[in-house]
Amino acid sequence: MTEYSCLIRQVHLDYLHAGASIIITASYQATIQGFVAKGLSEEEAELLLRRSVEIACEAREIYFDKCTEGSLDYIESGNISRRPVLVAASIGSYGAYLADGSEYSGKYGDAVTLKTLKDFHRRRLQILAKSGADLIAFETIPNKLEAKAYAELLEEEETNIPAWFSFNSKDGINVVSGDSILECASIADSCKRAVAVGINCTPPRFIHGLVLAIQKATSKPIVIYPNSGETYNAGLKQWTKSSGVVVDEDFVSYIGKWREAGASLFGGCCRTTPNTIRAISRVLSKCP
Ligand code: MET
Ligand SMILES: [Zn+2]
Repeated sequence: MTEYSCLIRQVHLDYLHAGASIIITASYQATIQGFVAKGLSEEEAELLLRRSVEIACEAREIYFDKCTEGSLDYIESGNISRRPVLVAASIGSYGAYLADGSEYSGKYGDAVTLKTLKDFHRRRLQILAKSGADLIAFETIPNKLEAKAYAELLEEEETNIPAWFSFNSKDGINVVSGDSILECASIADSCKRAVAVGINCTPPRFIHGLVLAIQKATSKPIVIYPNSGETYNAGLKQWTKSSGVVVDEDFVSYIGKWREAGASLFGGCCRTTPNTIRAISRVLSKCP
């Protein structure tokens, strides 16, 4: 366990050194139901969720300490200006727990209702909201029903930290289930605890149109963190190359366009690396 903590902390640190201002905890696919199915007790499962946030906070501390030591400002003046770093606690969709790739189809079947989704997500949200994280990242939301479940839970639980709602799409028009991005973004827009709305784990070529659509539904900040453009094969449990794959440099050429379209928070999802973030932060540091 300790060994894994070290590895995860190092990954967070790599992203911080690359210029990240928000780090997302390794809890996307970590669920109480999943851990219990593996033989852990509920207490152990809850501890692991809290630990995912602790690890990210530790990385932030280490990073700040290092910056302080090495900073010329600090040596000269004794105080330092450093960029703020936020820890976002990740909540993956019900499909991520099923681990059958259904976060990329959004088809949960008729048996899965609003109540099923709220019951499924409630306890993890309660724990992560009180874990010391700065915000909740609802990621890879594949359909309207799950967005509604999150919005209702945030209200019912009076969640004390804000959240972002991030959807995914495979056609640049709708979210993956076929639900309208406008309707999905409107759900997040009417949720007073939502501080940003956007898209993640979606090929870069689809992002521009989606940002324009989201803007019609909300004036909240738009968050964008696409994947590399590869496709996830749920049967093989592997990412496979497809025609739309982009390298870090291409990725970066998109940033200006997405920014012009109205997005203000940028990052990378599956199959991107700290190098992607390094390239993005270089572009952004040159922007007025
Ligand atoms: N933050 C999550 C992760 O990096 C998002 C996954 S999208 C399938 O695992
Ligand atoms: Zn992803």
